Amino acid sequence: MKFAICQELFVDWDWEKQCNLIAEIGYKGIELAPFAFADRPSDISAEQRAAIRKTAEDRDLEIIGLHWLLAKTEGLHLTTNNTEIKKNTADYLIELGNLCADLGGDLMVFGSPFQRDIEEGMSAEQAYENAAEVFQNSLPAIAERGVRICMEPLTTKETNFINTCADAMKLIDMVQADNFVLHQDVKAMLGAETESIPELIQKYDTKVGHFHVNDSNLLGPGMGETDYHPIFKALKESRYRGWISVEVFDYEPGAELIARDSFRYMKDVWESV
Ligand SMILES: O=C(O)C(=O)CO
Repeated sequence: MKFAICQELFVDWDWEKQCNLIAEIGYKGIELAPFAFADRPSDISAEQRAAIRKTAEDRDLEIIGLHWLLAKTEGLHLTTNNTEIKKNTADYLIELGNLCADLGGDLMVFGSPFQRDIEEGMSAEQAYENAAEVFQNSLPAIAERGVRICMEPLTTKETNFINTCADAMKLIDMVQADNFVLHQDVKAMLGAETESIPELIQKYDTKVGHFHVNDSNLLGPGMGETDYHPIFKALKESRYRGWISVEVFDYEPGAELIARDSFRYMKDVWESV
């Protein structure tokens, strides 16, 4: 199995130092949060993109893609009725698709809870239609760069739009684009689903494009109460062939400890199931 890690927990480490440690631990992939590099993707020049990619590849690391796509942006929104904002959001996703491809990645996780919340008074149906429009206007250009968007269900604590895999599949079926697939995240599945995680892995195994591991305490796999044995067993038995990527939200124990402990736990569990 290919293990990756989302790099934003390394907050003020320079890129080379991040890549050195991540490679040394044994990860093969890195997932980037664009805000960790620049305010806007267009601020990252072609030379900078090539240098970021080379630093990773020189250490045998693949930049697998981007997440936190709209985090820390202003004036962008997925489910709004506002025509201009919808257009700007679609254009921004295309810019991110170009960044992702230039870095060698082929996936982008659409989580961005704040920028997808349904506005007061809007029906869920309208929100789905607005979101479908944004994706329909961005996914073809993103596909031309060989990148797909993975739609991430999130807990009701984080957002009121798309809380379950079934919700995400509803949008995916509306959009009808080959490069729009499901994302599964352990913390999110612990929060809003009625079925168990192994059941959800099995049920959606042909739809899933990417998989995040973490725990409801916001730390890495093995650092909370969740037993990953049934989760990894289900992934092993499923048709999932993508990355397993560590994504944490509490950086308190320190980036290095989180990265090391998560990797060690994942490797042990993966080998034992
Ligand atoms: O990508 C996002 O926006 C998240 O929620 C973290 O995956």
